[in-house]
Amino acid sequence: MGQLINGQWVTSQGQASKDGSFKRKESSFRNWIEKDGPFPPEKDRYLLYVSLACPWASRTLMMRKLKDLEGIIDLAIVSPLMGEDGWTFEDYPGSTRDPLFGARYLREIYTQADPKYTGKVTVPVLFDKKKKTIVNNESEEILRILNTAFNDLTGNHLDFYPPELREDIDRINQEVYHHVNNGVYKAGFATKQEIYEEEVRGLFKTLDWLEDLLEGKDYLLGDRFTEADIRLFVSLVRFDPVYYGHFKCNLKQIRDYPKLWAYTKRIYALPGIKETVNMDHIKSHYYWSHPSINPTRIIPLGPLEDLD
Ligand SMILES: N[C@@H](CCC(=O)N[C@@H](CS)C(=O)NCC(=O)O)C(=O)O
Repeated sequence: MGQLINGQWVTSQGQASKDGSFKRKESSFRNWIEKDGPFPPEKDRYLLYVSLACPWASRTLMMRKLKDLEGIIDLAIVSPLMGEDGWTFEDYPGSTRDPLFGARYLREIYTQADPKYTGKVTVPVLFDKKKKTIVNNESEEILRILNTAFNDLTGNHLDFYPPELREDIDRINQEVYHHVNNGVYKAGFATKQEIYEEEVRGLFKTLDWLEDLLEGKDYLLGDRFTEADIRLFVSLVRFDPVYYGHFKCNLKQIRDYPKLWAYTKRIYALPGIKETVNMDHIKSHYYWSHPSINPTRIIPLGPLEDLD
């Protein structure tokens, strides 16, 4: 665990702040890809650095698939084993080397963009090969960029954040972000009993609400698959194998919720989605990379997942 301070790597222990709670930091690079802007949409110009373990990176991977961007935006995949040096490029099955600079550590991509960078070195990173800088490292925004910016190049005009549904999508995203996507981390990294309990209760209250919301619907907003589904799916698919055990979110599993479980499998079966889910990277990453909560780094065999 560590971060860059003025371009220098500094390691630290654990994830919680002094008060025992986990506080996610703001992302730093927040540019947009748009015609006539400094980062115009172009084929082979951008590269997406991801971890297949990371839910925030995985949502951008899903969007890249759904928007037919595989031939437009390259991919680099870090090793799932994140230790003292943060994310690295290693020979690990399903990972790649850094195709641009032959970097050993992801932090080199950040210092390439800003030699004096201060902050966390996170995935996903959307990188501009031409300007040799980071366009954006906030998955929420990368999702929106990929949803529209390359439409003219791909001819894919599917809109996962349609104007008429934005209000509803934003409302659901808010709940899902605070109590599910980030809620599991807040529970898992808590170092005070009462903080852990409050987060877990909030999480399961939200899962109960989502179970009800799916009554008579295929997706959160009805028949239409939207960004809200992408954002929920990445947490649901990691829930039983990781968050239930590793983050102690164990009042129930997703498979105990009939509608949420059917919904997870429905999305998993959509064309291309299965390829964005790598259970080995997911389990190895979490159980190996957080010695403050799993010091032995033993990766449990179960629970066995059958998403097909
Ligand atoms: N707000 C960021 C968060 C990304 C994030 O936290 N990624 C995690 C992996 S799941 C990471 O890279 N962590 C490295 C670290 O905290 O040092 C986003 O959504 O893009």
